[in-house]
Order: sequence, then C-alpha cells, then structure tokens
Amino acid sequence: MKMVNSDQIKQLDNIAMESFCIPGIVLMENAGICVFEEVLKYIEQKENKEVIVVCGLGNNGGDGFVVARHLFNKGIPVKVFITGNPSAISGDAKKNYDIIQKLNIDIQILVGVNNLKKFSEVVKGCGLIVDAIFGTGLKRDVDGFIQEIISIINKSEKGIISIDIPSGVGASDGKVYGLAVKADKTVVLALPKIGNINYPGADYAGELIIKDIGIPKAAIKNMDLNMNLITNDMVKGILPFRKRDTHKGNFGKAYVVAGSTGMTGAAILTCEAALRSGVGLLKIPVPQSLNTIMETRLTEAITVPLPEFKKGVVGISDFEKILKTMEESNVIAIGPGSGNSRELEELLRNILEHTSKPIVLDADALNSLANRKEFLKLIQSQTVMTPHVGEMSRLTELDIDYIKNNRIEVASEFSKKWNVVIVLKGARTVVAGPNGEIYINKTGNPGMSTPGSGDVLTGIITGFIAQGIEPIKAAVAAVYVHGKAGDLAAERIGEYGLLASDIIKELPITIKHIVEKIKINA
Ligand SMILES: NC(=O)C1=CN([C@@H]2O[C@H](COP(=O)(O)OP(=O)(O)OC[C@H]3O[C@@H](n4cnc5c(N)ncnc54)[C@H](OP(=O)(O)O)[C@@H]3O)[C@@H](O)[C@H]2O)[C@@H](O)CC1
Ligand SMILES: Nc1ncnc2c1ncn2[C@@H]1O[C@H](COP(=O)(O)OP(=O)(O)O)[C@@H](O)[C@H]1O
Ligand SMILES: [K+]
Repeated sequence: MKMVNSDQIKQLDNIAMESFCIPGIVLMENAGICVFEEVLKYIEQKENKEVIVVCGLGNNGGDGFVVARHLFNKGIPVKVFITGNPSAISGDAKKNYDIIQKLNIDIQILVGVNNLKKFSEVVKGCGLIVDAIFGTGLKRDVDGFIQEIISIINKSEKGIISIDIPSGVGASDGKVYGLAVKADKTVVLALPKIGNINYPGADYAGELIIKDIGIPKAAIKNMDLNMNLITNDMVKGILPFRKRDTHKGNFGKAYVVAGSTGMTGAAILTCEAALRSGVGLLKIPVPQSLNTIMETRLTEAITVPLPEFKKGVVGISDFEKILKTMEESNVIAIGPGSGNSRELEELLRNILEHTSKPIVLDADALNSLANRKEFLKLIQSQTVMTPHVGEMSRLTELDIDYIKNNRIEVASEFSKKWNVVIVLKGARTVVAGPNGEIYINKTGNPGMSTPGSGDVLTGIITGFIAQGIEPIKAAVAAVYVHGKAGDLAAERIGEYGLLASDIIKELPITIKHIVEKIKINA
C-alpha cells in the first residue's frame, strides 16, 4: 500500500479534483461519512451516545462538520466546538460549516479561558470526542491555547476518534508538534501518512482504520509514489509458489559465514531462520574447534570445517575454501557473531571483490565496513545491509539521534549512494532501495528487542534470496514475516521472556498464514 507525506496527499487531492473532476466537497463528504460510520460503531455499544466534534479552521475541521451533520440527521446528540474564529473558515469547510449552522446544530466557539472551562464541563458529560482540529495541514508547533484544548481532550478518559491523524502529529514525519491528541482510533483518509506509521506519532493513533474516500486508483498511479507500507498481500505476492512436483534443488543454496568462539549462537539462529524460511540447502563454514557445536545444533545444515589459522574465527586465511563453496551458492550471508577482527575485514574485502552473488551483510560485517569504509565501493548492487541505528551511525558517522529522527531519509540516501538495499532495523524498520523506493514495516513488537533477533532476520532474508526472490523484495518480505512471527510469539508467551529462538519457532506458521491469507490475531 502506498504511503504519503503532507505535500503528496495535497497533490493527490488536486489530481482527483482537477484531472478526474471530483469536486473537493465530494471527497470531504466521503471522508466525513467514513468517520461517521466509525463513530456509529463506537457509540452503538455505549450507553452515553453524546458526541463532541472538535473542529479546527481547515479541511480537517470541514470533515468534522460533515460528521456532525450525519450524527445530527440520525438523531444522535452532537455538539460542535470550533478552535478559533469561524470567519477564517473557507472553501469546502465553509460550505459544510454553513450547512450545520442552518441545521441549528449546537456550535460553540472556543476562545478565552472561560470558554475552556465550559468546554471542560461539556467534555465530562459526553460519550465520545471526535478530533478534527488538525490533519495534514499542521505546520508548526501547536499554540498554547489549542494545547490546552488537546490537554482537556486527553485527560477526559472518553473515547477519542481522530480524523486522518491525531491533531498535533506531523503527517510527514510522525513528530509531535508541542502536544498531540491521544486517540483510541484514527480514521485515515485515502492513504496512510508517514505520521500514522512512524514513531512517536504512531503511538498517538490507536487503532488505524484506513478508508477509501473515492480518490481514483489511476490518480494514485499517476503520482508515482515511492513510499510503501508493507502489507500481507504485498508479501504474499513476493513469496514463491511451491509447485507440487519439485525437489530441494529448486529452493536455493545459501552460505552463511557466521559465528566465532563465544558467538556460535548467532550463527545457529541465522541458519535455523534460513532453514525455517524454506531454503533448499544451507552450508556454514566453521572453525574446526566449533564444528561439533554446530553439527550438534544444526541438524539440517551442512558444516564446512576449516583449519584454524586464528582460533575460533573465520578469516582471510580461509578464503580459498570459502570461495569454492560460495561459487556453488545463490546467496551469502556474512557477519552474525563473526567477531571483530582484521581477518574478517580482509575476508570481507576478498568476498566483495570476487563475487557478484547476492550478499547479506549484518553485524560484524557491518562493523568491518565501518572500520574500513574504503570497502564500501566494492559493494555490488545485489547486496542487502541490515544495520540497526547504532551500526548505521558507525557506517555514516551520523549522530544516533539524527538517524532516529530521520530514519527514512538516512536509509534512502545511503542506499542510493552505495547502490545497496538498506534494512534500517528497529520499531518501523525501513527498507530502502537504490532507485529511491521505500518500504516501511508495521509488524513487530518490543519483545523483539532481544539478543539474536537481528540474526534471525538475516537468516530469513538469506533464505528468501536463496529461493530466487530479488534482494529488495526478499528484504521487504523478510522484515514483515520476522515481525509477524515476533507478534505471534508475543501473543503466545508475552513480550518479556520472548527469545530470538521463539521467533524462529513461529516462522513456519507465520509464512503459512501469509500465503493462505489467514488472519493472525497479533
Ligand atoms: N480535498 C481535500 O483537500 C481533502 C482534505 N481532507 C481533509 O483535509 C485535511 C487537510 O486539510 P488542510 O490542508 O486544510 O489542513 P488542516 O489539517 O485542516 O489544518 C490547516 C488549518 O490549521 C491551521 N494550523 C496549522 N498549524 C497550526 C498550528 N500549529 N496552530 C494553529 N493553527 C494551525 C492552519 O492555519 P494557517 O497555518 O493557515 O494559519 C489552517 O487553518 C486532511 O487531513 C483531511 O482531514 C478530506 O476532507 C478529503 C478531501
Ligand atoms: N520495538 C520493536 N518493534 C518492532 N521490531 C523490533 C522492536 N525492537 C526490535 N525489533 C526488531 O528486532 C530486531 C533486532 O535486531 P538487532 O538490533 O540486530 O538485534 P541483535 O543484534 O541482538 O540480533 C530487528 O529486526 C528489529 O527491527
Ligand atoms: K485530526
């Protein structure tokens, strides 16, 4: 599903109006009806059916007037509060304001302290508040007076439904501009905005309900939007169909260069995840002294024991042997638990120089690149890098806070600069491709902030690429599957004791559900 920022949704509205002759007031009517339907659903189950609609002076407020009209027509008690002087209301919003005035709907203008006291009293008596103060047109920090209104709404302990985006959250970045409404539900109009998905704004949205308001699909196509929200359907479309008449040779060969003394677990998690993602054959080079551990734990993988030039690590001295196996593989993963060493850096350089096979670079491979930035120019286009924010900071030398606040931009710029697929991990993982394409993942939960969780992701990406999926699509499918498996694990056992191996356990059923399109309650 496409995602938009504030300018893009404005442009899209204009295309719908100008190129497809859909009047703006029709879109506003559709938007208002979508919200009205959600309001009805909410109050149906409640005893107190009085609704307060708090409207700003722009089109978000206009949507609010439409909601109020439909509630009034249905005989539901409704009061409208306007957050400023209505003389500033214009265009379609003004037309809808005029209608509710003619209908004699109870409208009150919020200016001055006394009014706020009265507002506070009315709020106490209502059953539900509709937040139509600001939508995608929020431009600056919310001023003090409106912050007070938002504060009364947030403290009310009433149901809150926001129109399009909780007022106070920036549609283009998800930042909170001073103070924002904390909604139970947000009815998102047409397409999700970045601010509906990115944190911290996403925390204010409650349940997201995305509604079609009649913007033609052709208008969306015309826009050539580069930002996408990863959905079940998207991932189902990426995962390969498994023919009945087949054999393991059709599901690819993966080669995982991972693990060292003290960190065999990382290698095991990566390999198990790749196997549980459907790879046909998996080989792992291991220092001789670690071979027994790997063989004992990885029943289905093939280990390739290597002479130990440096005890317990795989390094440059093993390159010739590694190269031979690499040539037989469809994809190589490097880094989980490999340890930081000069040997690994040199091995990485040689691997990058000698293969055009897809490569997944994680953990210590990323640290090696951060130490030896001159190797970045050796990276070929089939490469996926999976940094978390700390690794991204080491790679780019950008401040961690800057990266956190600009996740999409940082991932995209790095991807374009080095012609590589970037998976910038964390809550709302960003996958960025060199052509400017961006995918944002909504699955996953804080229980996944646990050791080895990233190694599992590397295994899934590797397993998918081995099965013939193009690297960027493999990354997109993998982050979704990884998060969904984590959500399923959290549903079963909770977030606190969730381990990376629990994510792996849920991989087969998660993939089954995605492919068969069964709703997972997580
Ligand atoms: N055809 C369409 O376009 C459709 C649009 N739709 C709806 O329109 C919404 C977008 O509407 P929008 O562009 O009018 O902006 P909106 O969010 O109402 O806010 C603008 C107002 O807020 C004010 N303001 C801004 N920041 C402020 C601050 N910090 N503190 C105080 N004031 C501030 C700003 O004042 P100004 O900055 O101009 O002085 C202006 O008055 C969108 O989210 C969706 O709900 C749907 O109906 C479908 C059809
Ligand atoms: N709060 C969260 N919401 C969603 N996903 C999360 C959350 N916390 C962590 N994750 C996911 O878990 C993984 C953690 O990876 P990483 O930081 O590399 O851990 P490790 O190095 O221990 O393997 C990433 O894929 C990340 O996106
Ligand atoms: K709103």
